[in-house]
Amino acid sequence: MTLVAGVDSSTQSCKVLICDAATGEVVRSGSAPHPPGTEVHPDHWWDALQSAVESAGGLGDVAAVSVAGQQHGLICLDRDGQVVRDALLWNDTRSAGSASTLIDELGGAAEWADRVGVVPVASITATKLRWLADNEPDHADATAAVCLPHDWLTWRLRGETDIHELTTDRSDASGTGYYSAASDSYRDDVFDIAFGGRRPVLPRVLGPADTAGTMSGGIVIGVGAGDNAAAALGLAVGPGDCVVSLGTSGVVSAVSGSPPRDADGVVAGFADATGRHLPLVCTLNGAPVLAATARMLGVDLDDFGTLALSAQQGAGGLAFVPYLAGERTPNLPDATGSLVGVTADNWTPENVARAAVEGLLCSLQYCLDLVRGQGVDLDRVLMIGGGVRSAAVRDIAPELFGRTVHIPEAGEYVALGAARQAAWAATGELPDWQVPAEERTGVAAGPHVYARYREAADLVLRG
Ligand SMILES: Nc1ncnc2c1ncn2[C@@H]1O[C@H](COP(=O)(O)OP(=O)(O)O)[C@@H](O)[C@H]1O
Ligand SMILES: O=C(CO)[C@@H](O)[C@H](O)COP(=O)(O)O
Repeated sequence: MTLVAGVDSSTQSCKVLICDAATGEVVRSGSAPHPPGTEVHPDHWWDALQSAVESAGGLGDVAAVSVAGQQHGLICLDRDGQVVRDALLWNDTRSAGSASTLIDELGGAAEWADRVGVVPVASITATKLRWLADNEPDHADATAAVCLPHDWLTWRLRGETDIHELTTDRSDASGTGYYSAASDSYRDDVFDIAFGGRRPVLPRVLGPADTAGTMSGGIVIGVGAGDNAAAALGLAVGPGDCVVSLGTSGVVSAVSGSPPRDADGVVAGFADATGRHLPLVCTLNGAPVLAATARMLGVDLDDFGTLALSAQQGAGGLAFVPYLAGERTPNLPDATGSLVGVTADNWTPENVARAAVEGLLCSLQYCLDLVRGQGVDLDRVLMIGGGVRSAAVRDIAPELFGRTVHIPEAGEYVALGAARQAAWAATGELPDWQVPAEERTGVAAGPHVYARYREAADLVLRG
């Protein structure tokens, strides 16, 4: 049996799957936590990768490995390949003002959407570069190369120290804000605005089936991918499929043959990991909303799910707007959460738990509508990510979305996608791996539940 490994270096942890290259069957797995926070030294990711690999039984018997990672995180390296400062993650909102500056300087959101398919918000790498240039010019001047989490981990696995040897793939490059997935090229004009004319080394963009090199023992290293593109690869999504991921973020994405054309840039024109496009909408508030509400109610996640499911649909009239970490969709980096409609009768732990689940799912419904607005067919909605471990999410999602929801059996689909890519790099053929999914249905919630949520969200929007 030929074995391949897939890595997901995600926001909260590093996960490793060792799979049979022919079938995708998971033979061994391991994981290790990442430190909390939105600013992290990349060495922590390297250490977690080592621990996760060790807990998965090592890579000694694998033919190939690929690394997928959280998108957008800014890693700056000096000319010796040393990290200049802690990486700024996708969920760090300090650069929100820089995003507005960049939009103005290029002539508006539509101009960004046209040139790179992405309009700056605090999450995007270009915005973080601008923040660095304006706020830490010494660090900006010391930056000789800029890369992303998966690029850096791949480079380290190869044992490289030369910044000219950095590589990336189209999916992660397309999340930087200075790479166009439509033209498959870096945009120097945009990069110059973002980084004040500085021109550090950018990773070479490799093709989906390329190898990035080898590591000790001759193990082939695949090109890697952004986490959402890797999830799409792991799920083998095709036309009509839409993936809802409930990790630290909430993400709705689909694979498409052509880039989206959203002049507002809310639906980002990212690339997938096969040479196609990945129209995507992302929120800052995913599964941690459930954990925060459970903590406030003084229960663990299982009891939280039980509480939510013991309340009636509609949470007795409560509407919960889950912008606990600010928000990206809609773009409200300084927003806070909001609970609307409280009365003496509905103010129960059960209703509050249910309102948190419904609010989170309504926020994802909003994203589903945005993706559908780009002409994406939603024939099959698949849900993945840590949040789907919640029984309440699995039960309430079909009710709130008003449709059947396909829930692949519990698994790490980003890491699985990376493993599938590794098999592609090792054999030259993309293997056909089956992913069984459970179909969940439910009694559709009345339109008033979503309408009430939208009214509450509009209150936050209007300030
Ligand atoms: N049973 C559960 N109920 C609710 N949330 C859960 C449950 N199990 C895990 N989670 C949440 O899933 C999240 C981790 O999911 P994951 O997809 O691994 O995130 P990421 O990829 O962003 O690191 C955590 O916020 C955790 O609280
Ligand atoms: O910013 C985005 C996508 O644009 C996020 O999807 C990050 O890639 C982090 O994902 P998770 O850790 O929530 O999976």
